[in-house]
Amino acid sequence: MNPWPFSARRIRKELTLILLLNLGCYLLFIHWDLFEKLDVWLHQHPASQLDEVLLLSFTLALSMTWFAIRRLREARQLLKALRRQAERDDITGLANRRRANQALQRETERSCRSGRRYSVLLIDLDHFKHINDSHGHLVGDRVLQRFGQVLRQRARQLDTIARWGGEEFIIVCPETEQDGALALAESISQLLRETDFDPALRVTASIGVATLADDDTPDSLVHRADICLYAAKQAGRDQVVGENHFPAAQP
Ligand SMILES: Nc1nc2c(ncn2[C@@H]2O[C@H](COP(=O)(O)OP(=O)(O)OP(=O)(O)O)[C@@H](O)[C@H]2O)c(=O)[nH]1
Repeated sequence: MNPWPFSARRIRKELTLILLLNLGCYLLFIHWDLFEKLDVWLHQHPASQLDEVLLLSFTLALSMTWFAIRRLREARQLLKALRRQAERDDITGLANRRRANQALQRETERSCRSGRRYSVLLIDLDHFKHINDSHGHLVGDRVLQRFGQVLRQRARQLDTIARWGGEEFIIVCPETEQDGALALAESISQLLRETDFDPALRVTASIGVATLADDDTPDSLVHRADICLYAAKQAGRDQVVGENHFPAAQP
C-alpha cells in the first residue's frame, strides 16, 4: 500500500517543494530578463490583461492543482486498499466472514422475493491441528491458501467463497437446491483427494450442506449447516452430509 497521503510530514515536504519550484521559476524569470521582456511586450500590447503577478499566480495555482489531484488520487487508492482489506482474508485472499454475512443476508432477501432457494456449504479441514503441529504454522498457512484455490476451482462465479474462521470455510450458493449443493460439495471433496498439498500432505475436509427453508434466517441456516458438518466429523470425517442424509456416528 502507498504511504499515508495525509501525513503532516509529506504535506509539508510537498508544499515546500512547490514553493521552491515557484521560487526557482521566479529566479529564472529574473535570470533570463523575462520580466523585462514581458514589460516590453505589455507596452506593445496595452490591451492585454497580463502582468507579472498574474503570471506568478498562474504558476502557483497550477502547482497547487497538481498537489490536490495527487492527494485525491492517493486517497482513492488508499480507500480501495482499505476496502479490500475490510472484505478479504489475508491468508487465502478469499472473502472474509463479514462479506460472507453480507452474502447470506442478501441471498435470504433475494430468496424471499423470488421464491428460489439457496444453499450453504460449511467446510472444515480435518485434523488441521495435526498439520500445524507436525509441519509448522507456515505450512499450515500454505495449506489454507491451496485449499482456497481448490474451492475457487470448483465453485461457480456467482458463489461467495469465504473463510469463516480458523480452518473453516463457507460457500454461499445462490439459486441452488440441496442436490446441486451436495454435488458441489462432493466434487470439492474429490478434488481435495486428488490435490497434492506440498509437502506430500493428504488433506481432507468435512462438509455440511444446508438449504434455505421457510422462516430461515441466515443464522438458522448456517446453524443447520453446522449440525450437518458436526455429523460429518462424527461419522469419521472426509465426508459430505446434507440435511436428509444423516450418516451414523462412528463409535
Ligand atoms: N496455520 C494456521 N493455523 C490456524 C489458523 N487458524 C486456525 N489455525 C489452527 O487450526 C487448528 C484447528 O484445530 P481444531 O479446532 O482442533 O481442528 P482440527 O485439528 O482440524 O480437528 P477436526 O476439525 O476435529 O478434524 C488449531 O491448531 C489452530 O491453531 C491459521 O490462520 N493458520
